[in-house]
Amino acid sequence: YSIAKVYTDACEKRPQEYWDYEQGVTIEWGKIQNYEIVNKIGRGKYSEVFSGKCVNNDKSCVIKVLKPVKMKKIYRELKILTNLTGGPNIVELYDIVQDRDSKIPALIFEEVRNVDFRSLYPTFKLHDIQYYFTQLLIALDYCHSMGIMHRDVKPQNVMIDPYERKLRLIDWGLAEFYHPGVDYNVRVASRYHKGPELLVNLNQYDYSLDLWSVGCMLAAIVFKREPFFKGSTNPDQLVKIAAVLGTKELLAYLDKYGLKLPSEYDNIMRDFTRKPWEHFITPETKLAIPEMVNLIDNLLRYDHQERLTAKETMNHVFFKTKYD
Ligand SMILES: CN1CCn2c1nc1c(Br)c(Br)c(Br)c(Br)c12
Ligand code: NA
Repeated sequence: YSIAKVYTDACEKRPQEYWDYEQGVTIEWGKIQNYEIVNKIGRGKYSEVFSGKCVNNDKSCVIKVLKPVKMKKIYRELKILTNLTGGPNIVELYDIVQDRDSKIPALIFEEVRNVDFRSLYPTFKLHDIQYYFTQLLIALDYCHSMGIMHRDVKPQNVMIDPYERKLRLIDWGLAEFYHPGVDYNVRVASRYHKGPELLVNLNQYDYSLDLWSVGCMLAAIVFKREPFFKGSTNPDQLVKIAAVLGTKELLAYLDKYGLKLPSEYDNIMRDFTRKPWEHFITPETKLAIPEMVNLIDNLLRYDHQERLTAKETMNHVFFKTKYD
C-alpha cells in the first residue's frame, strides 16, 4: 500500500461536506437564458464545449455542456470546481445552468484565448518554460493542498493565452478527492500522460500522479518529441516507458509494492536497458540543459513516492536560474 507524502489529511481536516459528493451537491442553478452559444470549440468523451456570451455583460465565456453520465460523476466535478474556483490558475467557474431539454448541467467558465500547444510550445525559450510551468505548478500545488488530484494533466487541459501570459488548468471531470488508503480507479488520465502506477494497477496512488504528467509535458518540449511516451495501447504505453526507464528498474518498482507485471505484458514487454537522458539530446534540443534534464529525471520516476512534489518542483534549481 502507499500514502501521499504531502497533504495526506487535506480532506480529513475539512468538514465532510467538503469532499463527500455522494450526498449530492446543492446547486444554485443559474439561468440558461443568460448565455448564448457562439460556436463549438471542442468535444470530448464527457462533454461538448462552446464559446459563448453572457448576455447581461456581453462578456465572452466558455460553455461546457456535460454529456449524460452518472450523476455521481457530475456531482464530483461540480463539487471539485466549486471548491477550487477562484484558486490560482484554476479555470474560473462563472455559473452552472441546466440545459433546457436534456436537464443536463452546462458549466459556464471564464474564457481563455488559448493558443494550441502544438504551435505554442515550439516557440518556448527556457524563460517561457520557467514562467508557464511555474503557473501550472502553482495550480497543481493549490489543488493538491485542497485534497484534490487532477488526474488528467496534459497540454489539452492547460489553457494558455500568450498575449496576457495567462494559464488556466481546466477539465476537472476526472479529478478526485484524495483519501489515504483508498483504492482508486486506474482508468484515468489520457494514455500518453498515464503514470506507471495506472498501468501496473497500483490503486493507492496520489497527487504525485499529476507530476508524472508534468514530466511528460516537459520532456516532450525539451526533447522535441510530442508525445514523449507514445503507446498505441495502455499496455504498450508501459512498454514505451520501459524502453526509456528500463525493464529491470520496472521490475524493482513492482517488487517494492508487491506487484507483478499483469499478464497482458507477457508477449510485449522486452528486456530494455535504461537510457540515460543524454540519449535524447541532439543538436536541435537546445533547451535540454543540465538543470532541465535533472528536473525531468526527478519527475519521470516509476516510483510515485520518488517524484518531486509540485512545491519541490517549483523550488528546483531550474526555476531558480536566470536564463536570457
Ligand atoms: C477544446 N478547447 C479549445 C479551447 N478550450 C477547449 N475546451 C475548453 C474548456 Br473545457 C475551457 Br473551461 C476553456 Br476556458 C477553454 Br479556452 C477551452
Ligand atoms: Na473544465
